[in-house]
Amino acid sequence: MSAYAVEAHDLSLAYGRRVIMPSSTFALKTGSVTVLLGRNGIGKTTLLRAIQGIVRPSGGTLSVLGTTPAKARARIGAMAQRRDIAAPQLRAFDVIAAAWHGACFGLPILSAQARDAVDRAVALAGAQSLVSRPYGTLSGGQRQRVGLAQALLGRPELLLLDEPLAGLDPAARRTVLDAVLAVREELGLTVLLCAHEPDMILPRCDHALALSDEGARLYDAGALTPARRHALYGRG
Ligand SMILES: Nc1ncnc2c1ncn2[C@@H]1O[C@H](COP(=O)(O)OP(=O)(O)OP(=O)(O)O)[C@@H](O)[C@H]1O
Repeated sequence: MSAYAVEAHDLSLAYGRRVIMPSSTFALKTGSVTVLLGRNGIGKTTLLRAIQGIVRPSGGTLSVLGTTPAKARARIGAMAQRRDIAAPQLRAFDVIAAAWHGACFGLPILSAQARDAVDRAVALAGAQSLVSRPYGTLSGGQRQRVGLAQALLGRPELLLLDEPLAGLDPAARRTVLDAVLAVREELGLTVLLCAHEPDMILPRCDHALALSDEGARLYDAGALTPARRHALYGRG
């Protein structure tokens, strides 16, 4: 196993000619939890997409789980920012299970092996009490748990969570964060999650990867004081 789950050397990201992230070098240790910070539109989601091999680097190199992002993809669990779905009448179990085949709403008849995998992911995410409910009736925090279960299908080695705490009240944020950290503990996986309100997360994670106009820079979580955060992206 590589010592680093993600290694970026002089990595730059762009959409066409528009530079999103200028040349940046950083590495995320295997098994660490890192919060990805930066103002709206700075490129957090773009970086998460690059790590999944969806956006190709415009320069430099990006190694994920010791290989290329595209080859690592099956070993990555990702939770996207939006949690609305086209068929809210589906049971939460079916929403999770649909991801097993990578199909959105194909609703395959599950093999025993797939059913076991879904049950394991649901237990890891602490979503057992939610699975028989229609997805559309779940609260924001409950949807995040379903999303987490979906991201945990197939036992990923790297978990990428885009704004998992957005729109949740403090109690729900704590519950979702507790679930993520419990999973990290149990599976020993590496976690990168982005957040706009890092106060609750920073004390509980190892590093902060701060994106600014100068690029990405990794800090020890404790070193990213409110004053430094303010200087970086205008937030305490
Ligand atoms: N497919 C795309 N093509 C062109 N530009 C894009 C594309 N996706 C995003 N962008 C632009 O790239 C920039 C970075 O977007 P990104 O979604 O990565 O930012 P973010 O930091 O995740 O933002 P937020 O905090 O608002 O979620 C934005 O200016 C956005 O408009």
